[in-house]
Order: sequence, then structure tokens, then C-alpha cells
Amino acid sequence: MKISDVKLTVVGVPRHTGFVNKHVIVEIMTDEGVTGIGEMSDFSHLPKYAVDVVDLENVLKSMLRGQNPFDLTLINNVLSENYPAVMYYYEKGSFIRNGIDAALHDLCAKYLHVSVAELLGGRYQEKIKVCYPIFRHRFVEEVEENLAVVRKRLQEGFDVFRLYVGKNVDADEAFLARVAEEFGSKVKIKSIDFSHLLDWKETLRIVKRLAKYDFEMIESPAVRNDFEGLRQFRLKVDHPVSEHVWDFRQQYEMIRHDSVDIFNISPIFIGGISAARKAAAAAEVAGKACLLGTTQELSIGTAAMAHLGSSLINLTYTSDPTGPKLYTDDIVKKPVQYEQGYLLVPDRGLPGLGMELDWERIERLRVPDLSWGNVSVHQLQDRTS
Ligand SMILES: O=C(O)C(=O)C[C@@H](O)[C@H](O)C(=O)O
Ligand SMILES: [Mg+2]
Ligand SMILES: [Mg+2]
Repeated sequence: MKISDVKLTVVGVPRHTGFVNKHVIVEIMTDEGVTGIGEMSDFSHLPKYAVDVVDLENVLKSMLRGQNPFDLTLINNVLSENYPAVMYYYEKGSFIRNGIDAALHDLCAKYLHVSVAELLGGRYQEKIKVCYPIFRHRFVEEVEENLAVVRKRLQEGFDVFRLYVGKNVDADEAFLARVAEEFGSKVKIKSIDFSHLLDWKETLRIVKRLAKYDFEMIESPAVRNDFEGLRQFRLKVDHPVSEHVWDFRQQYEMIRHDSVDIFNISPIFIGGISAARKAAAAAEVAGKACLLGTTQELSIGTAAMAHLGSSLINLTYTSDPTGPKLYTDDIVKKPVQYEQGYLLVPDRGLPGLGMELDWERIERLRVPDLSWGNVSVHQLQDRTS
């Protein structure tokens, strides 16, 4: 079997918060008539330049045409040479590699009439506990609307939440106090996420203030790639510390410095399912726990994470992928399913990722390119409109 063509389609999908995210749908065709689908999710992150998708499609065609899609290692090597890791969380090259790697997994699994989880070594779990995100408060007035989000999502079965913090600590504190008061043990806060916005000492001061409230872990409490700062912070707090993995060098440094307790791993930020498996294996070897992070994918990207998570043995903390619940629309006929706060792994009987593109929906969401509108840095960091 040989790859015969590659097609990219750009969509802009609004979230319930009003923020619109741009994603690229990937189709990889073959001479045997099997097509794999993937997703380069959420290009709406800094840095504020846009990838030229027409050019990208041409370049990918020249790299992939004629290749055997089962040569995943070889193809990923070619992709890494062309879109190298650069020690940056939101590196767009990782998003590109991720979309291709997911489509290749879908294609190979479909060809073999198995689901992607089977291709990855089989199902260790059939569902993955996830939490719903509460985006960063800028004003105390936003506390009420975020409490309404908790009420609504709790009714849908999401009983674990994570909170982005650090811009307005009065608001962060008011939110945590109101959640404890109104929901008690019915609602759990998985993490407070500082998103690398602050120096670790400043984070430590805030954590001391918030420590009277219940939360399980602290995420990204130091500036990006400050491995020693993360370690200093970790040794001074009781909570476990989690950090995203965006480069193997960065993960190595975090292991070497013993910087974290939990690796937050997601295919989008490390550049594919194949790379995410390596990161999870490195964590396992280093005796560290894992959770599945997210950029807030649509259903194809989320299904890829469900299959990946299904095969992982060290997924010991609550994960993050809830994209399909955050967006007002999707690109597939049957979106991934959530039940009682769990992401369900698509059925073993469905080949590949178990997702089918819905072109009626896609036409509604299609946009010409990845160009930026008038989005502000605040909106990009806080994911609100
Ligand atoms: O844990 C995180 O950090 C994120 O989830 C990052 C977010 O910015 C996410 O990518 C989003 O788009 O909401
Ligand atoms: Mg985070
Ligand atoms: Mg994102």
C-alpha cells in the first residue's frame, strides 16, 4: 500500500466561551482506497503567525506520496527533520506532526480492520476519567458565570474540574471558596494551572494563599523550561506538581532535575501518538505518573487520545480532554462520548479511530486559512472571548 495524496481542510469552531479556534482536518489517501483521517488541532495559540495551509499541503504531499503508511518510524523521522522540536509548548510544527501521525494510525488500523487501541498494544482501560476546565478569571465578576458552568457540567456528570489561575487571585480564591461552599465533596478540583505565566516564587506565594482549599495538583508553576525552578517549587509544596511535555529534551531535563511528579502528555504538544507513547514510556521508566493533557481537540483528536490513553498503564491521574464538550460544533458524524465524567474509548468493533467525517458540518465550519483576526494576547492565554 502506498500513500497517493494528502488533503488539508481548515475549520473555525466556536467554543461556548465565545472563543473561536482554528483546526486543520487531515486526510491521507492510498492506492488501495483506504483513507486515514487526523486533526492538527487548535492553531489559535501564540506565537501569532499563521502557517500557509496551501503550501503545507504541497510540502506534505511531496514528503508522503509513495511512502508505505506502515513505515511510521521512518515517516515520523522525516517529519521531525522538517518540523523539529524547539522546546516551545505551542510549537506549530508539533501540531503538524501530530495530525499526520494520527491519520497514519487511523489508516493502518482501518487497513487491518482493528481499532487504533489494538494497534497500540491493546486496551488496558475502556474509559478515561476527565475533568472540565474553568478558564482563567480576570475579574471577580466572572466568578458567578463560572459557578454556573460548574452547576451545568455537574448535571452532565462532570464532577472533577480544573482551574486556570494566577491573573486575579481574589477571583481565584472567591471561586474556590464558593465551589467548596456550594458543592462540598460532590465536586473535586483536580488542579490549579498557572500556565507558566509566573516565576515559581510568585506562584509559591499564591499557592500558600490558596492552600486552604482542596485541589489535587499544581500545574505549570514556573516559567517555561525552568527545570531547576520547578524542582525548587516542588520541594516546597505538599501537592504533586504536573508539567506538560513539549520536547524530549525538556522531558529529559525534568527527569534529570526531578522537577515534577506527573507528566501531562498530549499528542498535540509532543507531535503525535507515536511521540506521546515514547513520553509515557519515559515517564514510566522514571517512576513518574501521567495524565493526558489537551489543547481542546475536536472529536478526531480526542478519539486519538482516547485510544492512546486506553493503552497506557501509568495514567494514574484524571486527564483533560474535553474539547468536544467545549465547542459548539464538531466535524464528525458521531462525536466521542462522555459518561459520568469519563471519556469513552471508541468501540473495539469500529476500525481506526472510529470516527467518520461529516462534510455537511465541515462545510458550515470551513474557513479559508489560519489567518488571525483581532484576537488579543489575553484571549489567547485565557481562552475567553
Ligand atoms: O492545560 C493546559 O495548559 C491547557 O489545556 C492549555 C489550553 O490553553 C488549551 O490548549 C486550550 O486551548 O484551552
Ligand atoms: Mg496546563
Ligand atoms: Mg488549545
